[in-house]
Amino acid sequence: MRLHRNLVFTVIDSILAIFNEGEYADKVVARALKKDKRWGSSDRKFVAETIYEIVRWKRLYAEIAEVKEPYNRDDAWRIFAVWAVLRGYNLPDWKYFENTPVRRIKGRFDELTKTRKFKESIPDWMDELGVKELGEELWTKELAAQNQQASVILRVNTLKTTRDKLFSILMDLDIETIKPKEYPDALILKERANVFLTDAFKEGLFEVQDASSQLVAPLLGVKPGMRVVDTCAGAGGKTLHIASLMENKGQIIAMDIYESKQKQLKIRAKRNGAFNIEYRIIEGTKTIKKLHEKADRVLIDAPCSGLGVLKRNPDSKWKLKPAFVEEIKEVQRQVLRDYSKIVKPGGKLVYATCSILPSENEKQIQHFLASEAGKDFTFVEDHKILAHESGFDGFYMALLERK
Ligand SMILES: C[S@@+](CC[C@H](N)C(=O)[O-])C[C@H]1O[C@@H](n2cnc3c(N)ncnc32)[C@H](O)[C@@H]1O
Repeated sequence: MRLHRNLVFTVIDSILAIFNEGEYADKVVARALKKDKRWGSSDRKFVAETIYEIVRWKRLYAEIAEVKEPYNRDDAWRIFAVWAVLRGYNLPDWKYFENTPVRRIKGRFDELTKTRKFKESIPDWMDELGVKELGEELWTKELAAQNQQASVILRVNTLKTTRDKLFSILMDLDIETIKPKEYPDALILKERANVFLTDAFKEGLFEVQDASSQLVAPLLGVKPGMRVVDTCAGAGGKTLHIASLMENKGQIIAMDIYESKQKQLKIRAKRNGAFNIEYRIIEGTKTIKKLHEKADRVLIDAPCSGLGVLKRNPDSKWKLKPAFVEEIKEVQRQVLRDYSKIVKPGGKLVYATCSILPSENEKQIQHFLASEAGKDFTFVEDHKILAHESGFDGFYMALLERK
């Protein structure tokens, strides 16, 4: 295994942008991959995976490298050297690697990985929160699973194709997939590939969506002809799934507080051939009041800490702050209280998060059911999905029915 100078330089620039400038890892990786058109797939893989690995293991590597934030360029090289040594690379004779203490790096790794917060590379507050909420045993297992690389999972757009047909189309492109039994619309890539470049994607035959997330729309029990309100639709991963389950019949109202996200949803809906979606930006209580008791089904895919999807967004470990987690819980209480009023008597509501914290999940549902707004609802079922049990993202979803 050889290290290539221009690839490593790109990694160094990228990790400095993520750690020091607060840029999002996915945006930085996307920019890095555009840097040199001559890079082949293994070069691109090296750049993307190395950046993500260094982001994922930042605390452990920085501790081994004995560097403190904000990192200067030399610090970034020392962190990179730790990564390279632990991955088994023979360091080339570049000036940046002069005096790299290879044996000491390995020794410190063995020592530090006896402690969970270093082993799993996580801030103290997050580790304490995880233990408090899930207990030592479950949190230790979950954290280890959240540090694995996430698989690429597709959701077949059944408005345009079937899973078997898409499976064959991708096979012809040498993209091998697996059809998981419990997730009827999902295809799991055997190896990572840039599926966004395929004609199948451009023609709207699939979207990229984790398997756990694909359980949310079916739980809502939508049928063609219904009126469904997706209150926190964002860029519409679940809206599009709902549209395909409704076979384009009936009405979906997709709402969010951000217009930028809705713009992305409009582009995706066009590509998907989903025509029964109406778009609304939530500008105040009026938008919601107009819809009181008007919907057969309401989805509240609430904003959350994202602690169930750390393997997809490892930089959240460093960007997330305890105060944000507290604030978002208040938003969750508000959206449950306000948006539940949209459900018709006899209609259904799904509350979902991509968090694994009971305080954002079942505790919010318990709080809602005990409140004035919740007294009209009965609890039907909920699903607490942990990454170490399912192999996919951590998620929560609860189904309630309005009396
Ligand atoms: C978990 S994300 C939604 C993901 C999306 N449903 C999907 O499947 O792709 C939560 C969304 O809630 C939106 N949001 C935050 N506060 C909100 C509020 N008070 N009312 C409605 N939406 C809100 C955010 O902009 C974000 O798009």
